[in-house]
Amino acid sequence: METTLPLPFLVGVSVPPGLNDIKEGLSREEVSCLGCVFFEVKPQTLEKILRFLKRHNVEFEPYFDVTALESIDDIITLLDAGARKVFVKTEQLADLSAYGSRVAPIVTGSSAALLSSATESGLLLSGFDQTASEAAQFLEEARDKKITPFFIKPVPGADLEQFIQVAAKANAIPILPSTGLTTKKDEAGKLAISTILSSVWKSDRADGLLPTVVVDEHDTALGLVYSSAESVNEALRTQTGVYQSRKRGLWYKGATSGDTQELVRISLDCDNDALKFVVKQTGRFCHLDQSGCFGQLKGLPKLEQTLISRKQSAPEGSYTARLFSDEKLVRAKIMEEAEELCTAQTPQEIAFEAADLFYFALTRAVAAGVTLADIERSLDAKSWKVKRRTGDAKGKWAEKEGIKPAASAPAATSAPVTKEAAQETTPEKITMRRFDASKVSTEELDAALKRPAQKSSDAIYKIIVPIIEDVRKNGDKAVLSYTHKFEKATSLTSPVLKAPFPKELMQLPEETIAAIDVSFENIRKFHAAQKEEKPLQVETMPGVVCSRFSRPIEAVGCYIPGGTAVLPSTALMLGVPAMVAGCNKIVFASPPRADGTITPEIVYVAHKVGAESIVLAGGAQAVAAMAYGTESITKVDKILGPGNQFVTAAKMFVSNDTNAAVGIDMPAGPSEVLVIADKDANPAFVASDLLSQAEHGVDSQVILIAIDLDEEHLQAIEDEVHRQAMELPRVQIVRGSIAHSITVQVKTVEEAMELSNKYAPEHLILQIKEAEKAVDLVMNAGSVFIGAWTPESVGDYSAGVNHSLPTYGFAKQYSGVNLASFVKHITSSNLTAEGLKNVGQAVMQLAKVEELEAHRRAVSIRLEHMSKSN
Ligand SMILES: NC(=O)c1ccc[n+]([C@@H]2O[C@H](COP(=O)([O-])OP(=O)(O)OC[C@H]3O[C@@H](n4cnc5c(N)ncnc54)[C@H](O)[C@@H]3O)[C@@H](O)[C@H]2O)c1
Ligand SMILES: N[C@H](CO)Cc1c[nH]c[nH+]1
Ligand SMILES: [Zn+2]
Repeated sequence: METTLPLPFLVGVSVPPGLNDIKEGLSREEVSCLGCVFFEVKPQTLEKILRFLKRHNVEFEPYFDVTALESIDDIITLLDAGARKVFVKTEQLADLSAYGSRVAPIVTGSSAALLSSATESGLLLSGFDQTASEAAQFLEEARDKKITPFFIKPVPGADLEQFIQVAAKANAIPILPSTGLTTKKDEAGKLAISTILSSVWKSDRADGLLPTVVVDEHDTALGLVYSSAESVNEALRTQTGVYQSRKRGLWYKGATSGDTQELVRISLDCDNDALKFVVKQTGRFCHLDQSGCFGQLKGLPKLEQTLISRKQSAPEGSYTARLFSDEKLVRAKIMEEAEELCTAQTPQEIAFEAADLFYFALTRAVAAGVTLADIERSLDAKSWKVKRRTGDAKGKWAEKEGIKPAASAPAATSAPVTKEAAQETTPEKITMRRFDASKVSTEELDAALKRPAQKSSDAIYKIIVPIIEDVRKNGDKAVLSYTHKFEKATSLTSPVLKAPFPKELMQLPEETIAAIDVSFENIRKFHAAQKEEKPLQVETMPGVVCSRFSRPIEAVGCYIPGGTAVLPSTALMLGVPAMVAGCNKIVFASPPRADGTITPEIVYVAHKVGAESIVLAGGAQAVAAMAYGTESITKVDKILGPGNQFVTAAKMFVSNDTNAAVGIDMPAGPSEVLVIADKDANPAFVASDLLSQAEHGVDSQVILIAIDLDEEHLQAIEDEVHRQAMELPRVQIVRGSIAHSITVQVKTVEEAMELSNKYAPEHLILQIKEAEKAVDLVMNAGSVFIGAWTPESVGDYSAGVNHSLPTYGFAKQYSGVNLASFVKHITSSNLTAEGLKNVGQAVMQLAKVEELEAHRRAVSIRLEHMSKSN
């Protein structure tokens, strides 16, 4: 749902909203009259902001910069609470794509980087923290590239007047700090709101006045008046109806008649040539005996007016007086009318009964001091919710009507409305497209099985290479600056936390400690068992002994993602095998939270595996710091771990730089799963496995291969997918990933395995009869989960196998992380004189063929020596 801004700018309020505590700049009431307000949300202020939204959502249309929030769930909660728009980091966009234009990317920094990222994503773009000249350049370049610019926000201290002009030229919306604005006439160093408005409005009158429509809170027109910059100033300052009389100058409405107005909101129309004042009118607006210049109120506003006046003056003992004082009577009337509405048949009957119901409902509201405007605002606020209630009728009402809670009742959607509307509109079913392998061409099937596209590596490289170069040259200082920028952890002064880690940084609930300990032990056992007992030794010829032995990689860097979700389980999957392998230095890296701290679960795991440090950084800067080392960050020999496109590209880049001398594990991208199910498979289990990977991110893909399933069984699985998905908090992400996920129908296990091997999934789940037997047919997969009792999530956390696995089909050539990932193998040869005699001729002959005489002589010289001494 898109909003039209009431005014062509947003007011930014920098204090956490109480909101009485807007101490500097405009007052809360003044901001409220302007309609929209912009806040920066920090993890520490999130709770407070949610409380604020509960109380003031009706007063303000809130816009939020949420780039400091790590959790996508927190952002969704803000949307659900009524945020009109959230400005997010570009990498958070994918996970929030289901919320359409209510989610907008912002980018800070240079125009070039900013614009290339917008060109890539094809999105609207907002440039934040720019000077007026930077904004002008950005908007101009955007126009050249045919990118629609959106919001622009000045750096603190920028010239606001200049900024507004720049924005107006390009139809961008400036976000102006409240501290730089005033509603007073001349306040030194501040810009009057009326000046901003009069600079954008266009009057076609000789006197420059602007036609102003005055409406009540239900948008009923009361009359037409005129405004000047001065009258708007006065109206905002006093929060009353003040206009410009064409004959008598400033006109304070009601000053003589007593029919005053409280100003609720001002707005400009779509082409900036008319103003609208929303007011609470005392008495009447018109000089004639009618509420407004266009006549009397009608419909519900009229009923409300009548009820309010009756409440004030109904004679004691009258029916109306009884209605206002007897709650039981009103309740009974509401029930009675509701029942009659339900049994009404014809449109006329329904209109008649609905009117009765509205009458008693409004009586109940007026009796409680609730206005029609309050009810309308509540309706509007509901329309901004994103998490839908099930719409089921409650307890006794459901029982009365014999309604069972719908198994597939809607639980969440991007466009929920009222409870009633929720019952009416069923959200689109979350379902995977079906393909019958015997009926589609191989090309068609291959196309459907294609993983969602990734950004081109060129575009990503353009972003990460300058970061890597900067870290290489400027070390700690550069790392810190990127952490300040990307993680908004501006208070952080050191980019690394060295062991021993303070106890207070790993305070965790007992049950979390117990869960980590169980998982740690299972992962340790499984990886310890991968240790080679003793070196491999083979006597290839008599006297020729070849060996191979392993040694731990001295220093390893374990990257633990922390952008959209914090994954302490990844810390276990990398840290434990590194510890078992005996790596001397284990360095963790993970993006810190905005307050500069690392999630305590990760610190606890770092402590358990004996990590020497935690690099408090993410992305390309963390990878570069570990690859090259800095003043305080240890250089490592190998970097392992999954991450987003920036992390993966940075790993590839440093591993190609011979100066870095650093290895990497593999490309591990968005999670995926392929489930093979036959007639034995429980539909609920199959659906749960598909959804467990679908919830990772909208880039995830899940595939079901159904072996000889009839329509009823397929339908049961599809119903389960929808039903379970609708209950998930991350349902919107699931919607995104399921959109590019498919079911393929085949006839036999062999066919299923052939398809699976071709796809090479990260996770393969076998929910088929005699699943173990099918393992022999697995040629390409990251990790296999066998039988009905083995959900994939056991592998993600606690079974013991590793969850850092190749995705994107790389399971054809890469293994997942395992003990061998943390060691290198060294071979040795050991020959006796007899051995050299046995193999020497072959060596000399091949050296001769390659014309490498020194090689040949290294053997012949020894053989001659032997024959001389015999
Ligand atoms: N295959 C596996 O084994 C596996 C396991 C766990 C997670 N994953 C995947 O890892 C990924 C984690 O990604 P994430 O984003 O949550 O965390 P992340 O830690 O990988 O990335 C966050 C970092 O990206 C950098 N960044 C963000 N925007 C940037 C920009 N515009 N320019 C330059 N750098 C920028 C920042 O430095 C930030 O710290 C997900 O795709 C998840 O599915 C895969
Ligand atoms: N399934 C992911 C790897 O593809 C790992 C993970 C971490 N937490 C939950 N799951
Ligand atoms: Zn997972």
